[in-house]
Amino acid sequence: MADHAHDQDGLDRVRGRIDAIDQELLDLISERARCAQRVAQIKTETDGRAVQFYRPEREVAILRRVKGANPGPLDGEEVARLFREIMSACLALERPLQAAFLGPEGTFTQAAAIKHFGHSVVTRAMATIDEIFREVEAGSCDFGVVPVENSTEGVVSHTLDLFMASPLAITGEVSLRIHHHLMSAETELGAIRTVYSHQQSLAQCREWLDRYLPHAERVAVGSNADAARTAAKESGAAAVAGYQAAEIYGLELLAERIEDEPGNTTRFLVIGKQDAPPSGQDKTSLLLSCRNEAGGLHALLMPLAAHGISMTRIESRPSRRGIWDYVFFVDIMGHRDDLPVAAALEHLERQALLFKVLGSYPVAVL
Ligand SMILES: O=C(O)C(=O)C[C@]1(C(=O)O)C=C[C@@H](O)C=C1
Repeated sequence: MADHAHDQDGLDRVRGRIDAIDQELLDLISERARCAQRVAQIKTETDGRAVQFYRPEREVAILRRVKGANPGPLDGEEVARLFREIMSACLALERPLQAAFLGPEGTFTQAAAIKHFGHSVVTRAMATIDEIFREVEAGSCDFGVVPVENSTEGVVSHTLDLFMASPLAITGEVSLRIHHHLMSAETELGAIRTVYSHQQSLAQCREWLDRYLPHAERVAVGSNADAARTAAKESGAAAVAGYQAAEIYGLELLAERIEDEPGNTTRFLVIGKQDAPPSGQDKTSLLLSCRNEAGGLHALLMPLAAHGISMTRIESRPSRRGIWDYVFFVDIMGHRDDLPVAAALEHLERQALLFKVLGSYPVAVL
């Protein structure tokens, strides 16, 4: 009894300390928010109508600094996530950002948008990737988020094709760990007769489905969120989708993390009217094409090697325009304004049949 009272004393003291710290945090966060309001005022006075409230290079600088200065015990990623949300709220006070994503509500693309901009961003669901491009081009949304690699929702190649014709630039990248869950309005695995999901997600969970639901029919639909929406209305149905979809459509998680490969990641790009200023740690995406002859690609990429630029990705797409046989979607390290990159790009431009800089943007912090 005496021991218990002693513990209670200790607990009350620590909780008292936590309350005092929370008050200090609240005061500091409020002061920070007032600073953001002053920043907005200064920007409006100096830039007038061309004012850019969102500054990606500044945001990554802040996130990199707090991660570097983090004394622990919280993990660097956790600390960066907290600051991501504080900045998101501060920016919304200057002006709320609107980001178009591949809908419906609850897709991984929406989760990517929120991971990149924080929860204060206003996300707007679009039915197709084309619509995302159009909405941003028209200025109805500030940014768009589109899947590009190992996608579970969008057709990656379609995103690349749209870049060929679009004046939009890449202003950021987002990597998202993809976890698939089995969700349903049913409460028992035994009641499941149909499993809906995007075809890629079904493929990514094949071993699990073979083992635990060998007799359920698998039906491929347009997106994982569509699958969840359908499963919510149909008895005996389940969906394979992300956590957000279960929340939005009010489904029960019957099994979590059912993907065969743990560590499954999808990469998304943020598109806008202009790319980002240098942040010190950037990537640049290019569209290139060369003559379809022996050694053509080797010659095309020579300028990168010659200027010591490292390439992080190359993807080839058959050109549908008939002018080029193949186009290459290439990512390199560095910003187009960095001297060695600028020199390599000048060289590349002379060499390539098609040469388009899709944008330079900060390497993702989160
Ligand atoms: O520094 C700025 O330009 C701000 O607007 C402030 C702030 C922040 O909260 O730190 C908010 C939004 C910008 O995207 C970058 C940073």
